[in-house]
Amino acid sequence: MDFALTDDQRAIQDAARAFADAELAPHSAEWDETKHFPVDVMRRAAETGFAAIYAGEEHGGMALGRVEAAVIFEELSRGDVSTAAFISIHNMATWMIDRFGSDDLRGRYVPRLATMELIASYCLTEPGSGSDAAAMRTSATRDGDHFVLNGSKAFISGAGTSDVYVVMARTGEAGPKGISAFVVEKDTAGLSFGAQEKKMGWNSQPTAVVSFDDCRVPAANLLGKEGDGFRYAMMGLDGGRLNIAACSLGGARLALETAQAYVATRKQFGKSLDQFQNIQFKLADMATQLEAARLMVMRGAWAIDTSHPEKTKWCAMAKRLATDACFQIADEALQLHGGYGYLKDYPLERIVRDLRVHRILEGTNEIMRVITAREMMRQ
Ligand SMILES: CC(C)(COP(=O)(O)OP(=O)(O)OC[C@H]1O[C@@H](n2cnc3c(N)ncnc32)[C@H](O)[C@@H]1OP(=O)(O)O)[C@@H](O)C(=O)NCCC(=O)NCCSC(=O)C1=CCCCC1
Repeated sequence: MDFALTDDQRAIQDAARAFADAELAPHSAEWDETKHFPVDVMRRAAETGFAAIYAGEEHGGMALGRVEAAVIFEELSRGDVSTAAFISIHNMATWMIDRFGSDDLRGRYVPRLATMELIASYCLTEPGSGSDAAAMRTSATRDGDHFVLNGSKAFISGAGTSDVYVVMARTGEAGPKGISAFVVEKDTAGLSFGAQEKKMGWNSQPTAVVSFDDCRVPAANLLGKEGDGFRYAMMGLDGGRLNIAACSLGGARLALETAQAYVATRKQFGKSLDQFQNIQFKLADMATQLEAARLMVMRGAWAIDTSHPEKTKWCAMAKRLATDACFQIADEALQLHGGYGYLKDYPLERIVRDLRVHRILEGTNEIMRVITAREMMRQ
């Protein structure tokens, strides 16, 4: 067992850190404040390969695995959680097209997704179906060489700006076996977007409802086999959940570093705060929690890369543990700053707001427990 990153992985980590330091961190507060979606900056991230991490090199991807993705998203999110998280969603949608699309679909979309000339969104959740994703009602009815989509998707990151939407819709029977996955282009007639949601965090990316009103999509835009869309969506989420967990690691790491620097200089009762054992114990616990979370994320990533039979369980465990632990680390870092932690002059309140949603999206942490328990009982 080797816990060290390889030289190549270290080089990728350095590149992601350099990009985050130069292009994300300096703007993070402003993008949060102004709700700016930094498409140009994400396109520069794509130049380093971060927009198509898993796609094959023949289509402009980096052909890397989940371990490398976890390394990249921890570094990017240390610069800006919200923007890093959007890049992870773009990667999840791109992976689905690259993994399940026909040669024609892959050739048509993946090279342009790799440069982020095209931006991609993932559309599973509906106003009436969140945790019970297989209860979705959006329908896709075959009509000649098209499918006609009707319904709506909720909480869609990138809605209105993204060019390409990977949409799960019902083509058959009730339940998971009647669901298929499609690529829908933004300018398709019948596709529309709701007002931008006003959110607690994740403010550098837009979120809105996506609606389909007799939206005709070429049958050639079906991903893989009809009826397999739910399985594809879940496989996408196995990796997506890990990347969200990795984004939590980056945010928590910045929070911990900021808190450690603060308590070293802040003096109360005649000495700096880090001279109090109570503060040292807090820092030690935060660092330990962060390490434990990272180990879980890395094992989940390794499990996907090696097609390990327990990968779904380990990804669910890692997402649950890492997003809970990292939120607590960020909250504790805010507490260590006292009243200053509550001010926007410091990054803590933003990190807390950004990390809060990681416990809800890409499957709530309650659903992660459902998946973990089911897999335990199945094995
Ligand atoms: C886990 C869950 C509750 C389970 O569902 P059921 O019981 O209906 O389905 P069940 O009987 O478990 O399964 C059906 C078939 O599917 C296969 N499969 C499942 N997982 C996987 C997997 N991981 N890999 C491969 N196959 C899988 C399963 O084997 C079965 O096929 P089979 O019968 O065996 O032939 C599922 O619904 C879920 O997870 N909800 C959370 C949704 C949820 O996570 N949203 C998040 C939406 S995205 C989001 O929040 C975003 C936010 C920000 C932007 C990006 C997106």
